[in-house]
Amino acid sequence: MHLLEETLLAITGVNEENQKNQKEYIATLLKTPDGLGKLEKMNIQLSGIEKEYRVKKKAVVVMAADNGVEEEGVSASKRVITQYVVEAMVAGEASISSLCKSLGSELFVIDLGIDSTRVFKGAITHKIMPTGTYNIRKGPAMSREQAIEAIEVGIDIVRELVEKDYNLFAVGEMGIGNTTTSSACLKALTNLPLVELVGYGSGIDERTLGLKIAVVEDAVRINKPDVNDPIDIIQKLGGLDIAAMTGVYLGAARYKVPIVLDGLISGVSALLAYRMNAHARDYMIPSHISEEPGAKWIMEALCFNPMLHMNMKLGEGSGAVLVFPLVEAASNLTRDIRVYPEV
Ligand SMILES: Cc1cc2ncn([C@H]3O[C@H](COP(=O)(O)O)[C@@H](O)[C@H]3O)c2cc1C
Ligand SMILES: O=C(O)c1cccnc1
Repeated sequence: MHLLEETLLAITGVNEENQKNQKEYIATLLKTPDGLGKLEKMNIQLSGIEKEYRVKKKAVVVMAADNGVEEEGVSASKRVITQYVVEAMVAGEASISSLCKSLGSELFVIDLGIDSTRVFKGAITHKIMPTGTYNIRKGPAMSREQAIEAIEVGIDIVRELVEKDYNLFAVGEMGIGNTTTSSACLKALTNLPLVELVGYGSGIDERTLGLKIAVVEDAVRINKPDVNDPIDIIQKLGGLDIAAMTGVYLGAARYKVPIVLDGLISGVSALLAYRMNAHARDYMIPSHISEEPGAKWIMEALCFNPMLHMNMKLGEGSGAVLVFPLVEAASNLTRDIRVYPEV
């Protein structure tokens, strides 16, 4: 059996009995009812994932790959920027590296198809397409086999890291053009009007936004994805990064560890994972709301209420990692707070 198939069968929901007991216990603590709001909800969620959950090691997993659709001029940046940023990430000099350093997280960067023959020292190489995906305006991004292979890379990295005691994950990406691929996937997933889903990405102007909308429209029309088959959506409209991040969410659910969502692209992968197995959502924690318009609809579709409003629009996992201290605080609540005395 394929690793993906096996994983989808192995995913189960969280322990509802533990959650019920935890909820009752929180109600006995010396504080106002629901006084700690979302922290209490998170504490209950974590207790369903693992009875005495405590953060051990934290990992941000960044999936990096180039996107064929970049040749349509949909990004403010050239495709070579993918390699420059990945190089900075592994050197500890990218935005996500700085945030990981501040927040005590390890960063793992995976090259699934950066358009370069270079080996990025410090990154994990899992090249599925050596120059990145094909242009989705002209046909499918990749084959179904390649989509599955990329998803399985994501599942596998979680397995490897869980074996090394990592038990809090965030997932991010790097790949010029990936706000176009993720908007196309989101169109297939939601069928909302494109003006609600396509945004300025890494900083395009108004005229390019019009082109980007037309490209997404063409990509969906030409590829005709089966909207009920997330793998078909990924294969035709996605990127290798989107596929691999979907696998990370599935892996987190399979190995029962919490995983924090980031912005638009990471959110699209979360929605794809949820559509493959609804229990995957039980292990997800929202973080911030990206400025990309599609992010709002992802949160709606997943019934998530993000915690942070930071005006961020970067990706890389930069919004997700900011929530790690909140997860740690939430996990410790019932260990530390005194119960209400009899009065
Ligand atoms: C220097 C730089 C660093 C980045 N870090 C993340 N992204 C983000 O921007 C890209 C998506 O935007 P678009 O679809 O418009 O190309 C992705 O690589 C995403 O990770 C960056 C983009 C740039 C330019
Ligand atoms: O929300 C995101 O993930 C995002 C937004 C802009 C550029 N890159 C990523």
